[in-house]
Amino acid sequence: MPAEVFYDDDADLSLIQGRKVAVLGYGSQGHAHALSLRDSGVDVRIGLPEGSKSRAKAEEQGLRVLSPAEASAEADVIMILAPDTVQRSLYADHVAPNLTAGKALFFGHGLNIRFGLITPPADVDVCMVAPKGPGHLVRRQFVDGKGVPCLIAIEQDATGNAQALALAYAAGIGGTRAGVIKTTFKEETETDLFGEQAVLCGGASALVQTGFEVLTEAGYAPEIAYFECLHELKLIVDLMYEGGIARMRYSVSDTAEYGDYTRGPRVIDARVKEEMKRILSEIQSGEFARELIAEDDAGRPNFTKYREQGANHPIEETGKQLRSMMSWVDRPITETA
Ligand SMILES: NC(=O)C1=CN([C@@H]2O[C@H](COP(=O)(O)OP(=O)(O)OC[C@H]3O[C@@H](n4cnc5c(N)ncnc54)[C@H](OP(=O)(O)O)[C@@H]3O)[C@@H](O)[C@H]2O)C=CC1
Ligand SMILES: CC[C@](O)(C(C)=O)C(=O)O
Ligand SMILES: [Mg+2]
Ligand SMILES: [Mg+2]
Repeated sequence: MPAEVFYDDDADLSLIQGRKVAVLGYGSQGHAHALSLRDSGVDVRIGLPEGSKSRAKAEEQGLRVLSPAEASAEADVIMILAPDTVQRSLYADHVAPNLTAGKALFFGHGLNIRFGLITPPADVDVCMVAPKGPGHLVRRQFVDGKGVPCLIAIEQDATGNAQALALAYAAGIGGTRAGVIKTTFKEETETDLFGEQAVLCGGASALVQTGFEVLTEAGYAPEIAYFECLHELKLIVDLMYEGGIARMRYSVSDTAEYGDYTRGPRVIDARVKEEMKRILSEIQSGEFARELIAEDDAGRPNFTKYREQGANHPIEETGKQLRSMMSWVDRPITETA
């Protein structure tokens, strides 16, 4: 059954304009939501701990910054946009004591609700508004009068008004300009984790690094290997993004297209598909979430090691040198506010 999709005409912005919104966190998503809601006429305050690096940025951009507990007490819509691993303690220590009946608790990703790390009381609305793009793009599109498609989900509808409120929030960040798709916390969380682990982040990074290693270990120049396995990936993905895999295959040479059909399935073979299914099972059973939280509780010993190993992979040094020759590529993410 196709998903329900909502646009501007389905949303009543005044519902969120009439509420006090707290955005907890001011990173990639937090800054985009807060600034766009403010520009949509919503009464927004930011909740950040004392000593947070993000405090100065939010204040410079004209927003009122309070502690997470103060912001949660003032607001009747509380959007949690702190890192997923921080959310359960942020909720327990600062949000829960201020979450009175009739308020609404919002998320940008469903992990903490789906895996029972946060259990809100039954008398509050629990909603998700999750843009399908990084926060900086969400903000840039809003400023340009456009929007990034969003997902909405309702876990609890205590007031009978949760979906209308979530749609109003999505409208406030530009989502209904592009289209808002209805999902559930379960579907969003499980598919988001699977996508980032097996395909977008984990799968793609391992594919690129392994291709680079095969070429350099065979004696080819790292610069050439970098161009072939990483740099040109963007050009290929851009074609897929614009018109699907078919558009990409239409644009590349017949030689590349024939190699794609005959060699690709040898790389991503039945064994890889079985491994992807195991990864999905670990997500669905909660095994991945338990591992992530245990790793965080232990001070991230493995996470830190993996980060260092990734940063020291030879492809990074080669890339740094090559990108310095391409003035248009190596630029920092700029704030669009
Ligand atoms: N990044 C993305 O594009 C997407 C993210 N999401 C979801 O959005 C949520 C936020 O992710 P993202 O924007 O990437 O996060 P970031 O890591 O970019 O930003 C986190 C923000 O939370 C602040 N913070 C840290 N600890 C606390 C705390 N205890 N209380 C309040 N604020 C705190 C950080 O402040 P400081 O500067 O001090 O560290 C920072 O401002 C997550 O649930 C994520 O899954 C969903 C879709 C896409
Ligand atoms: C793909 C990574 C992501 O799921 C996202 C930007 O959508 C994330 O968790 O950052
Ligand atoms: Mg995602
Ligand atoms: Mg994600």
